[in-house]
Formats: sequence, structure tokens, C-alpha cells
Amino acid sequence: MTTFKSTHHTARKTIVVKLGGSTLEGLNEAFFSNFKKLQEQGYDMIITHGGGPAINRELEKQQVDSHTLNGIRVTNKDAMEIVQSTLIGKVNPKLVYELNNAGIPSIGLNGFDNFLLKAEFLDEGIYGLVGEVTKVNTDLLFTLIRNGIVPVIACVGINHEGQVLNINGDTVACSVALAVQANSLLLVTDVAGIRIDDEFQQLATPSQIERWIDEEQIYGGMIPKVRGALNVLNQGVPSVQIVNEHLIGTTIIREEQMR
Ligand SMILES: Nc1ncnc2c1ncn2[C@@H]1O[C@H](COP(=O)(O)OP(=O)(O)O)[C@@H](O)[C@H]1O
Ligand SMILES: CC(=O)N[C@@H](CCC(=O)OP(=O)(O)O)C(=O)O
Repeated sequence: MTTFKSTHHTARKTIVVKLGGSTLEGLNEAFFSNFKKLQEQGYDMIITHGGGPAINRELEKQQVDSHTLNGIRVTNKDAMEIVQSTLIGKVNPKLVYELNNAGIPSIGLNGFDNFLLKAEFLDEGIYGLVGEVTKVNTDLLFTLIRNGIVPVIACVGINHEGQVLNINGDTVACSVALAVQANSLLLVTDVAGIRIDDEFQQLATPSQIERWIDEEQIYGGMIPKVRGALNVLNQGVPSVQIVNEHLIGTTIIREEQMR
């Protein structure tokens, strides 16, 4: 299977695009046309998505309390049911519809499908039913993209006992990007990248990011993004960006690329 993987990657280029829940409510024409342009340039595309705002609405409706810690949702059994039904039942099919409707052949998936996202507890004592990805079924993804179908992955994983786990959308995007050895990872969100002192940064290095987290200039949902981005960059994904729907934002670069 490794041969298959390397063959794939000598011939093809892959981009993993993560769509944050904050963008999913109203993806615009520009996004779909940018996406198609990348496909026309020969990139195989994989989409992963979150759905934080939709989950929050449903939790509130059903009066289930939940809170986040460093941008990660502490997830009990009741919250898990809502996360699962919202992401897999609502957010994923809506996005898949919009993509297909825009002429982008796509198929909806989650961690259960052909064991796409195997996961284990991140830290059950702290976060409850939250997972970190241990294995991605890359063969399934390569089979789809080789056939021109965009996999659209909801961030729900399954552990070795079949337990469903909630995984942060940015974490899934990073794990998938690493597993397929993507050429580029785009974390699409509702802001044009990292904003510091009211200015969006075009470039950001690991040391700057660590400092901004310490100074609490980067907080909440931006934390899993930048931590994931640094991890992916360190492990060899050449291009990692946090962008808005127009694909404008911050490129995360290595220290030595700054000067
Ligand atoms: N330094 C920062 N620059 C930009 N946004 C930040 C920063 N720190 C925290 N944020 C927050 O992070 C949010 C994006 O994270 P999140 O809401 O989880 O988005 P998504 O649903 O796309 O994953 C922004 O809307 C903003 O409120
Ligand atoms: C463990 C964890 O934090 N899971 C996230 C999954 C959805 C997500 O990440 O949505 P965004 O991409 O919109 O932030 C949650 O429950 O909100």
C-alpha cells in the first residue's frame, strides 16, 4: 500500500481544505469558483469541516450545557449525541449538497465510514468523549480523489471499541493533511487569518505564534488552528494557511523563511 501512496504523490498534488463552522452558514460564489480553479489547476481536493455554531445552537435548544477549553469542546454523553447528529445528520449533507449543486462532485463521510478516522481519547478526564486521530484510511481517500470525487469529512471519529468521539475540526484537517502528505492545507475560517493589534498578519512564524498565544492575542477557536498548523508545517506539509472564503489570510512559515 505504501507503493500506491508514493505513486499517487509523485503524480498528483493534493490540497486539504478545512471549512470552519463559522463559514458554513453562507459559503459564497467566490469560494466555489476558487475551489474549481484549484481543481482545474490539477489539484485533488479533500474537504474536512467543523460545525461549532450549529452544534452550539442545538445544545442550547436541547438545554445541554457545554464549554470549551483552549478551543476544544468538553464533551459528555449528551453533548456527544448532539455533536454526532448535527455534524453527520445536518451540517455534512448540507455542505455536500452545496458542493454538488455547484458542479463539484462530492461525497459525505465521517470517521465511521470504512474506519476513515480511527481515534482514541485525547484525555478523558479533562475533555470527556473527545478524540485525537490515530489513523486515517488514506486508501479510501485516494480511491475517491483518483476518481474525481471530493471527500467531505465530518470531524467525528471512532475508537477501537466502536465508541464515537468528538474531534476538533482543525485537528481532523491536520491529521488528514499529514496522512495524505498534502501539498497544502487551507484552514478556512470567518476571518482573514491571524489578527494582532487590529492587523491581519500575512505571515507568521512558530515563535511569533507561541508569543501571541502567551499574550492571549490568539485565543479560543484560533488556538487549535495555529497549533495544528505548526504541527503540520513541522511534519513536512509545505504550505499551511489560515484564510477566509476568498482564500486571503495568514501563511504560516518556518522561522528561517522570515528573513
Ligand atoms: N488573533 C486572532 N486572530 C483572528 N481571530 C482570532 C484570534 N484569536 C482568536 N480568534 C477567534 O477565532 C475565531 C475563529 O475560530 P472559530 O470560531 O473556531 O472558527 P471556525 O469555526 O472557522 O473553526 C475568530 O472568529 C476569532 O473570534
Ligand atoms: C472536540 C471539539 O472541539 N469538537 C468540535 C467539532 C466541531 C468543530 O471543530 O467546529 P469548528 O470547526 O466550527 O470550530 C465541537 O464540538 O465544536
